[in-house]
Amino acid sequence: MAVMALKCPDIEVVVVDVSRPRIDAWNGDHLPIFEPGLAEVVKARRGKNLFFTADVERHVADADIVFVSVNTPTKTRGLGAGKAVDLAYWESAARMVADVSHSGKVVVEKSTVPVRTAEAIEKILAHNGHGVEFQVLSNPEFLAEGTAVGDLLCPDRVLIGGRDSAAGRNAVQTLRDVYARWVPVDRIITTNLWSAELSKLAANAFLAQRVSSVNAISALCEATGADVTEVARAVGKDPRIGGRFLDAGVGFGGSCFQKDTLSLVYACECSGLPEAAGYWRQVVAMNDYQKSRFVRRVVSSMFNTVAGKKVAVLGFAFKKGTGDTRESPAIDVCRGLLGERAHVSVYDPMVSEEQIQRDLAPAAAPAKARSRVAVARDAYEAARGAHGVCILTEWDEFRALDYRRIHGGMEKPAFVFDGRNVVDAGELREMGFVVYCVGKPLDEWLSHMPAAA
Ligand SMILES: NC(=O)c1ccc[n+]([C@@H]2O[C@H](COP(=O)([O-])OP(=O)(O)OC[C@H]3O[C@@H](n4cnc5c(N)ncnc54)[C@H](O)[C@@H]3O)[C@@H](O)[C@H]2O)c1
Ligand SMILES: O=c1ccn([C@@H]2O[C@H](COP(=O)(O)OP(=O)(O)O[C@H]3O[C@H](CO)[C@@H](O)[C@H](O)[C@H]3O)[C@@H](O)[C@H]2O)c(=O)[nH]1
Repeated sequence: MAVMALKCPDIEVVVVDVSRPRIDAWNGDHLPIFEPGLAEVVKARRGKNLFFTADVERHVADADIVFVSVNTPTKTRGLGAGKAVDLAYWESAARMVADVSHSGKVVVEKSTVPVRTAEAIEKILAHNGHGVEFQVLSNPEFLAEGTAVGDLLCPDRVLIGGRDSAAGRNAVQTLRDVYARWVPVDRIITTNLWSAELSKLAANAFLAQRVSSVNAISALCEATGADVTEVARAVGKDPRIGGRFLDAGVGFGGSCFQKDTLSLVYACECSGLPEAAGYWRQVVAMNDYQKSRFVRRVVSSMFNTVAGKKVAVLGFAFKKGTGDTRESPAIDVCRGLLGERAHVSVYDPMVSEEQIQRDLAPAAAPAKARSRVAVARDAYEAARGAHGVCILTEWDEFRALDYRRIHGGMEKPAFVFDGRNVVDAGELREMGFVVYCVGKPLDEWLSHMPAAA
């Protein structure tokens, strides 16, 4: 919305949220999320044509177009728990729009939703009792965190799905005209509603599948002496495959890939397509395997026990360029190590101590785990006195660390487990480290260690 305000100075954009602390932060000096370049865009338009307020109903009532971007998490209980999307926030937003509206509106699905959600939303809106006409559009968002501003300024495509009726086509045109102020029209794709909704889930499932595919190959590389970076490069040179999104690692994270792939699994199951559901389920299963395989590698390398040992964790965000830790593989890796009674010392340049402690505290015994989780101010402090270092986010600063200094302060033998392939393994081995890099030929030390089952 901030980018839209930047590109459309004649349009008034009002961001409303039921969370007052979030709105206060959007109006303050410290935005509630870290996203490169976003603060500049917000500051450029805030108070001019970009406003943030918790006065939800008033501004929804006044609007011509309402973008609904509420959270759509995976259900944790009830029917479809663990797969289906929880649409409670969406439904309550739709009911509120219906209740407060006295003028016709275009209601835009910006959240990622299951295919055919628009049909349910239309039904809720149609019963508003005020005789108001609504048009529902699907306009899924494809930005990635860490590069969001650039992705929005120059999107690969903008997708708009609407009804094939005069009013539907009119609504699509209205939204198309907004984007056409800065997006070349050949990148604005219009489809029917269900295609737009499903395309978003399919796009994320395809991307997640690429990561799981290269991670599956990484396991075979370690078993055979092949190097996953070389394999990915050779494979990606085929233009039918392409070289992007083939970085093997400790697994994908983030609030979207797992949620949206599981939502697709559930849609297949509900449509009586168990084979298609099983295919997509395996993308997530492979990701779980990659995370647990990493933990097993750490434990088996360090003489099959990390109990009482300090392990430094460099990087806690799910990718570089963000402070977001939702579904971060670092959480599962740390939990795995804590389960083996290790002491973990975490450093991430963008994640707060409070967030790390919250993510790692088991609901049952928060205080107990806390005593074995420390949060360091820098990588050197995290690694001091540690037996091993795990690199779990590809922050650039981890490429440029003084690893000789880190080695000097560690217990010996000193291990580096590079879950993002950021270090120069050869150099580190010369310094005396035992090094593991995902999908790379194994250090002699590691190849002689039986993998923990
Ligand atoms: N985060 C991303 O990079 C990204 C990218 C593409 C699509 N999406 C999709 O966008 C949606 C939102 O994702 P997010 O990461 O911003 O979630 P989020 O949880 O960070 O933000 C959702 C916000 O909606 C607010 N909210 C909930 N119910 C409300 C209501 N009835 N009225 C007003 N505000 C309400 C919450 O307070 C919260 O601030 C999801 O469907 C997600 O899949 C996210
Ligand atoms: O080659 C790769 C590429 C990514 N990842 C990991 O995959 C996860 C997701 O990365 P990315 O897709 O870059 O970030 P997101 O912000 O989750 O963006 C995805 O999810 C968004 C929310 O739906 C979509 O809008 C975006 O198009 C889609 O890329 C991260 O943990 C990455 O480390 C890899 O392990 N290897």
